[in-house]
Amino acid sequence: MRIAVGGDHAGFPLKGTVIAALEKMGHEVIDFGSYDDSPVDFPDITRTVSAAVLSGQVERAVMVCGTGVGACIAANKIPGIRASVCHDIYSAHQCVEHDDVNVMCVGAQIIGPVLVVELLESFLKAEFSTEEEFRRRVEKLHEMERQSVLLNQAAASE
Ligand SMILES: O=C(CO)[C@H](O)[C@H](O)[C@H](O)COP(=O)(O)O
Repeated sequence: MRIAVGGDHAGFPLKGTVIAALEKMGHEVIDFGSYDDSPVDFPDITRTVSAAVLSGQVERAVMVCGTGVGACIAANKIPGIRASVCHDIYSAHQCVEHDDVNVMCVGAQIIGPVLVVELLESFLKAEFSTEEEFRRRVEKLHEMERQSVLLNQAAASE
């Protein structure tokens, strides 16, 4: 699978582990930075990584910030992105199986290099369920995004 990886300065210490693990698993990685621990704003990297998912350049993405929370909030602002902080194995696969998550966010200040590898394996082996109930719920998420765009357009034209 082709995977985008990104992170801010707080995520930088763990990002190398993430990339090495993904490559060892046989995935193709595109590293969107940041490339050192100089301060950088997580929304900026998240926007770039999310664009790679939406364009089809990659199939999924992994964001690493301090807690995973900021990157997750930023990613979920972007229509078409379904992001989740995953610091446990069950969530890492269930979020794909039930919710079709395409961006997993982790916190370098919360988890270490052993757990993150297991989370990556779990996230990337998982597939979105074909069961109707899960497809229906995710379709409702798409509908919420469409309504949000329409509401914004209506507000802008007032
Ligand atoms: O975890 C984060 C956001 O949820 C960020 O990666 C930062 O760690 C956090 O915002 C703290 O910022 P700082 O510049 O490292 O103090």
